Amino acid sequence: MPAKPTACLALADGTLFYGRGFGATGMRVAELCFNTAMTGYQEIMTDPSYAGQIVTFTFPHIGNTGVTPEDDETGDPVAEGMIVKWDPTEPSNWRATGDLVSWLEKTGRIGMGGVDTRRLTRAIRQQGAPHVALAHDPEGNFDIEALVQAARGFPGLVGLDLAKGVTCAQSYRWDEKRWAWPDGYTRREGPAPKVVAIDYGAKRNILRCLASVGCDVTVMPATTTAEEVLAQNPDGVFLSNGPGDPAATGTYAVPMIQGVLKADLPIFGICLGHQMLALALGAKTVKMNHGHHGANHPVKDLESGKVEITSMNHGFTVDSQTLPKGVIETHVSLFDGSNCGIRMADRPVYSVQYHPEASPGPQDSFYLFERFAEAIRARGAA
Ligand SMILES: NC(=O)CC[C@H](N)C(=O)O
Repeated sequence: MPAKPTACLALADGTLFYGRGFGATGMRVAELCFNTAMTGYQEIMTDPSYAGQIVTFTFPHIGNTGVTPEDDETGDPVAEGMIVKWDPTEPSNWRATGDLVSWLEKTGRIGMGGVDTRRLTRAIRQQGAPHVALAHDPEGNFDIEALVQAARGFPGLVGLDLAKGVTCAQSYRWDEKRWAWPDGYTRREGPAPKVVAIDYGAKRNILRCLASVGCDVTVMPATTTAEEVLAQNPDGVFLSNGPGDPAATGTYAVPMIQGVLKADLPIFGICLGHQMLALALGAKTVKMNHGHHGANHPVKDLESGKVEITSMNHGFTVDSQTLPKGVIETHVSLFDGSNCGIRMADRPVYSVQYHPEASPGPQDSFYLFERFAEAIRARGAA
C-alpha cells in the first residue's frame, strides 16, 4: 500500500477499503459482487449482465493475459469497475493485443488493486451484495462523507430494467461460430433452422454456440413483440441473459414470451431468459443475498443424476416453490439448492439459470445447445 492510496471503496454501511487506482479516474456507484473464476476477467467485465455492478475478483492475479477484442462479450466493458488483490502486471499471452490497465482507461472503467479481497468477499457474503461508491483519484484526495452518501444513494438492482440499455438497436443476423484452435472464429454456412434470439444483453458466445450447433440466428431487440418474432417464421426462439431485475424486464418480455408460447415452438432460455420464461409460466423470482458469480458452480441435472460444473452470474433466482403444475425443476445448485433449470413437461421449452456458453468457464453444459438444435430438427426444420 503506498503512503497515499489512490483508490477508495466506500460501502453504504460506512466500511472503507483503500488501494491503488488504475484505469479510468472519477467515481462510480453500483452494487458490489464477487466472482470466483480464475480466468476470463475480460469476458466477465464485458458480460452485459454486469450492468450496474462492480466486480471483486477473488482470484488474486488478474490482468496477466492482457486483453484482445476477440474475447469481448459485447463492445466495451459493462461492469462499472473491478477490485483486485494484486496490481495488474505486464501481459504475457500470444493472443493479447493490449493490457488491462490501458483498456480500462480507454473504456472508462475504474480498477482498484492492493485490496484484501478475502476480507471484502466476507463482507459481501455477510451483508448481502452491498451498494458501494468506488473512487480513483491519482492525487489521493477523497471526500469520504460524499462517497458513503453516494453509495447510500444507489437505488439497487431490485425493480430495475437494465436490458433496454444494453440490447441491440436493430435486428441482425449472426453466423460466427465458437473459437477453436488453429482457425479461431469460423462462420456457419448453408441452409439451417431459423432461430430468433431475443437480446436482453446477450453474450456473444451464446450466439456463437447457437451458430455452432447449426442454427441460422437472427438477433432481435429486447422490446420485440410476439407478433414481430413470429413474423420471422422462426423454428425456435432463444431468450438471452441480461442485467437487472427479471420482474422489471418481464413487464414487456413476459407478454412476448407468452405470445410465443402459444405458437408451440421450441424455446430455450439462459439466466435472465430463464428467469423470464419462469415468470411467463407463472412462477416468481426473488433477489438472492449475494448471488452466484463464478466458473466453478456444481449443478445437478435431476433427470440424469449427473453433476455439471458451471459458469454462473446471477443475483436473482427462480423460487422453485412457485413453479406451476406442468413445469418441472430440472437442475439445482449443489451450493445452496436454488433452482438452476426448468422445462415444460409436454414440450421442448426449457431454460437454465447458469451459462452453458461458459466464457469463461467449463463447457460441461454445451449439450443444452445441442438439445435445442435437436428439438428444432425433430420438428422437421431444415
Ligand atoms: N446473467 C444474467 O442473465 C443475470 C440475470 C439477472 N440480471 C440476475 O442477476 O439474476
